[in-house]
Amino acid sequence: MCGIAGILYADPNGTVAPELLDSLLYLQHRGQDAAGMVTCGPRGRLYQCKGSGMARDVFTPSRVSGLSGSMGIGHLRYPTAGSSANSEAQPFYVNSPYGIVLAHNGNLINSLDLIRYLDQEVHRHINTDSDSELLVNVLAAEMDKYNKYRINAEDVLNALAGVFEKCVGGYACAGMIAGYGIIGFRDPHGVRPIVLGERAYPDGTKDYMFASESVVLQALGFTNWYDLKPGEAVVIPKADMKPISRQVATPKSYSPDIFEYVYFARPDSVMDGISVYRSRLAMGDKLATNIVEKFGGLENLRKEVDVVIPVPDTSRHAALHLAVRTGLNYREAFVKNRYVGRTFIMPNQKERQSSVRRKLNAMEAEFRGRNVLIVDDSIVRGTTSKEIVHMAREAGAKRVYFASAAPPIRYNHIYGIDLANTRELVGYNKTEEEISNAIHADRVFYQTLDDLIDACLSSIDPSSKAAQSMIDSASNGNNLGKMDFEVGVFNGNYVTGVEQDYLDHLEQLRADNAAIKARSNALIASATPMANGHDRVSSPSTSPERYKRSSAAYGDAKAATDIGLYNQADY
Ligand SMILES: O=P(O)(O)OC[C@H]1O[C@H](OP(=O)(O)OP(=O)(O)O)[C@H](O)[C@@H]1O
Ligand SMILES: NC(=O)CC[C@H](N)C(=O)O
Ligand SMILES: [Mg+2]
Repeated sequence: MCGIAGILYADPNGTVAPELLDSLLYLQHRGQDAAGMVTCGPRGRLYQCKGSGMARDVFTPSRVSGLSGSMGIGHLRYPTAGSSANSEAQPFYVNSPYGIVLAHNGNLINSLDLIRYLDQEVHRHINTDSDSELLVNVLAAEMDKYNKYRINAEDVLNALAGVFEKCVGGYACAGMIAGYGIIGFRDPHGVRPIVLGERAYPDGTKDYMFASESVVLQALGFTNWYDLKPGEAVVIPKADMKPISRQVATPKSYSPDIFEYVYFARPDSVMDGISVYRSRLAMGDKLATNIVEKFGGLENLRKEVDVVIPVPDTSRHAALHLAVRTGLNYREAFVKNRYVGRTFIMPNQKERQSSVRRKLNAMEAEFRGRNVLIVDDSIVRGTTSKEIVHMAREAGAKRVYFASAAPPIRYNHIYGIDLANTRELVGYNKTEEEISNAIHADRVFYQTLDDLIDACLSSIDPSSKAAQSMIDSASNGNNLGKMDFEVGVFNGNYVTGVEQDYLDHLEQLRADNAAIKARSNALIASATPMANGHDRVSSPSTSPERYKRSSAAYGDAKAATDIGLYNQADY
């Protein structure tokens, strides 16, 4: 999962970088591995800063002050197809034709074909394993076809139609063409999210912004925002500031990724007309009904369970509603260290495991002698749940039940939420009882897929633009008339279908990356000096991971700033 943003100011003398940074801070939960921004200044000159780490580490004030220009795009990365190497931090830039920059959230599942096409047919050099580099090169190759000195909106939209024909998978992108303007587009199934909003001034001029989540637009004062439809592309030239929207591909379905509602998105975002917060409350409701049934009625449940405890952060809303519905006590008995990020999207297992303990601490008084029902939004590898169950028992819990607001995850995620290799999933090939044994719980309870879908559907705001366009589309009989959701992680049925070749390729890439990572960690550990009077592990400034991250962020970001070209066009 990644976060993307793109801003174009009405004022050509404005400086977009500080607000772009703000937008990335609002989206930080979508990717912690790398962050990047590219802005475009006078004469179409591009300025770039990107590197490994969180936005606040990569974008120091002095680096941001070097990013000139009134338009720009930004990205937060959580790697999927490639590795977490600095070279794969986004946005990606290609100088020919025109100077194109792209920030991509999602994953292309026909990357093997694209690599072949780019190499053999259009002779473009690909320098990383990132599918996003493929995407920007396909776009460049499509634009090249017009062989024009200067491009216009029509050409860009036609080129995007070509991209949609060639690229298969989930993608939501914000892009920029040097000196020309910004673009946004969304895959034909609408798997990945992207919204566009405007900010009007009294003189009638407007700023425009694309972002992964509505919370960014709302927080930064943009209004009239709407979710791009599946297959839609929007081009906003800076010369006339008039967005041109087109359905560049026939929508194939309306299938937002349901995992956005379960875990990824911020609760205060509204995606495709669905309030993420409301959907999580509804998940708690449905889960409550399901658990009451499994205990043979409310009375039995209340006799058997003393307290409902959420696993902070994401599950809190679902857990709270589950408690409200069942009348059970609700206790925030795990306290979260606010300085530790999301553990699931950390790049390696060792880091994830130690982070759970660092992040959550159990308050003994709330566990001792009690039967507890711990609620999480999802169980993926089982890293969190296993650790949490241990912690609950160490704190004196009698029985530990574990409930998940999502159904068992048994399949790969192939559209940009790199859950894990299938075999690493704790639910892979296991019954619920076996999963319960694997995480050492007394029993696990899972949401059903139908209930999860209902929870999301029942949270659609009928007055939202997404709901309105569904109503209009239903009467036209096209594919946007109803929402389906992408639910492949739960049942193995992916909206685009997927070739086994690609799944094998994905598993191989992950294995290679794990091996590279292990080797580089070993090298870094052996090269890290001991700090005076401090143990290496406990001293933050010399811990191997810290050393690697900070040096990588510094080196990459510093070297990369300012990729401008003097001969670039300014339209
Ligand atoms: O089974 P696992 O592989 O451990 O993954 C599942 C856990 O990971 C996520 O938490 P995370 O700490 O990433 O983020 P949060 O603070 O938003 O809950 C999710 O909310 C679950 O708690
Ligand atoms: N999580 C994402 O959306 C990642 C985007 C892209 N596939 C990458 O690996 O960089
Ligand atoms: Mg969690």
